[in-house]
Amino acid sequence: MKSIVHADKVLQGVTVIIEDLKSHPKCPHGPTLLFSRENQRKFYACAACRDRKLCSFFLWQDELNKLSQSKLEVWEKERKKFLKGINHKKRFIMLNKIKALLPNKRTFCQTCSMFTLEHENKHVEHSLLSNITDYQLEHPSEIMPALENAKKEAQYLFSKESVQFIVNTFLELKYKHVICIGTPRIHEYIQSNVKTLSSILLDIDDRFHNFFGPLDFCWYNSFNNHFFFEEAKQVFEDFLKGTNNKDTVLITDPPFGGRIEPLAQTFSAISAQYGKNKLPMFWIFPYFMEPQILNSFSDFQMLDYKVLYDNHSLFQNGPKGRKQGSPVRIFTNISPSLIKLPNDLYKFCQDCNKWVSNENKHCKVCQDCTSKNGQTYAHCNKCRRCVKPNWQHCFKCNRCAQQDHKCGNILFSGVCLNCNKKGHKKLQCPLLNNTKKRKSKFKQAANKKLKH
Ligand SMILES: C[S@@+](CC[C@H](N)C(=O)[O-])C[C@H]1O[C@@H](n2cnc3c(N)ncnc32)[C@H](O)[C@@H]1O
Ligand SMILES: [Zn+2]
Ligand SMILES: [Zn+2]
Ligand SMILES: [Zn+2]
Ligand SMILES: [Zn+2]
Ligand SMILES: [Zn+2]
Ligand SMILES: [Zn+2]
Repeated sequence: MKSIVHADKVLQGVTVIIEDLKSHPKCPHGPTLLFSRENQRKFYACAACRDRKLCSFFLWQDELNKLSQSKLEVWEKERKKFLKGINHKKRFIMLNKIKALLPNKRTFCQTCSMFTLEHENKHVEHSLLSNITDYQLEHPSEIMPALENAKKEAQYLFSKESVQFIVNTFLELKYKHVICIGTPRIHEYIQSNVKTLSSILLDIDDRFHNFFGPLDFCWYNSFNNHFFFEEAKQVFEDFLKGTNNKDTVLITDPPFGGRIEPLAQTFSAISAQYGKNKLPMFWIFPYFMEPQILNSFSDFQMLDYKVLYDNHSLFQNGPKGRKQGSPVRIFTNISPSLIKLPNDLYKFCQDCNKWVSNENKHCKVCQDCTSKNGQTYAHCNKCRRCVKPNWQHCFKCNRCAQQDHKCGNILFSGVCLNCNKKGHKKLQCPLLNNTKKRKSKFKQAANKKLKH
C-alpha cells in the first residue's frame, strides 16, 4: 500500500524563501527556488523535482556571483537539451494523421512517448501500444502509464465519479472557462464531453504534447509559474484574455509532497493576471494540510467532499481504502454554501449553511460541523474543541490525545506557519510582531462570525 506523504515531514527544517524568481538561476525546469535550512547557507534548487537524482541543480546563494562563464554555458546547454525533440506543432500534425487512421493502424511508442507510423522501424524493440480507439485518443491519462514518482509528477488520477462531480459543480456554478493545472482528467473530460466549457491544461508531463494541440496544452511548471516554451506562455495569456475576466475557474491537484508557498505564489500571480474580478479556485489537497493552505490563502475553506482516485488505494472509499474514506479534499475561495455535495454520502447542515459528510456532526458549542478526517468528532469541554472519537482527555498533558500516548511526549510536531521552524505554532512565533498576531486572532474570530 502506498503511503501518504506528509509534506511537512519531508520538508521539515527547510524553508522556501518567497521572492521574485527573476534573479534566480535556471535549471531545465525553469527558475530555481531559494531554500534555507536552519543556521545554514541559503541555496538554490530545482522547483519541480524534490530529489537531487531527478534534477541535480544545486547552488549556494553566495556563489551565484562567482559563477564561471563555462558553468553557465553548461547549464544553458542542459536547458536546451531538455527542450530538444519536442515540437508541439509537429506533434499536433502527427495527432491529426493518427486520428485519420483506423484504430488498428494507430501506434503509440511508450518508450519514445510519441505516435509512430507503420513504416518507422526504429521502434521495433520498444514498448508499443496499438489499436488505439477514438476514446483513448481523447483520454491519454487512461492509456499512458501514470508517472507515480512522489518526488516529481506524483500522478494520481481522479476516479470518473470525482471528475463528473467536479465538472458538474463547475456547470452548476455557470463557469465557462476552466484552467486545469495538473488536472489532466478534468481537461480530458471537458474536451470530449462538455461543449459549453472551454479548458486549457497546464502540466509538467510533456507526453501530453502528443494528445492535445498547442491551444489546449501548455508544458508548464506550477512551482515557479514557468512555461517551457514562450509560445505556450502567449497561448495562456490569450486564453486568459479570452475570458474577459469572467466565468473562469482554476482547478489544481498538485503533488502532495510539494511546497505550498511557491504554488500559492503562482496561483496568486495567475489570479492577478486574470484581472480585477476574483478568480475562483479549487485546490485539491489532503485535509491535514488545511493549516498550511489557510496560511497562504486565508479566505479558502475546506469542503467535506472526499476526492477519489483510480490509482491510489488510500484515496478510495470502500473496502480498498481507509475506513474513513479518502483523506483528499477540495479547498476553495468560493462559498461552500454554493456547492451541493452528492446526497447519498453527504447532507445539508442548516446551521453551517453548507453540505457536509453524513458522519459529520454539528457541534453546538463549536458552532461548526467539526470533523476533518471523515470520523465523527466528539466535543471535549476541557479542551474546548471537538476531537477525534478515539481520543481521551489526559489530565497530565492537559489535552486530548490517543489513549496509548506517552505523557509529556506530545509536543507540537509540526512547523510554525510563519517562520517554518519546529517547536511552536504561528501564534507563538517570536518573529511575528504583536499587531500581526492580534490581527490573525481577529481574523479567526471574524471568520467564525462570518460562518454563522
Ligand atoms: C496528483 S496528480 C493530479 C492528477 C489529477 N488528479 C487528475 O486526475 O487529473 C499531479 C498532476 O500534476 C502534474 N505535475 C506534477 N508536478 C508538476 C509541476 N511541477 N508543474 C505542473 N504540473 C505538475 C502531474 O503531471 C500530474 O498530472
Ligand atoms: Zn530542475
Ligand atoms: Zn520508440
Ligand atoms: Zn454544521
Ligand atoms: Zn465542539
Ligand atoms: Zn480534551
Ligand atoms: Zn498524557
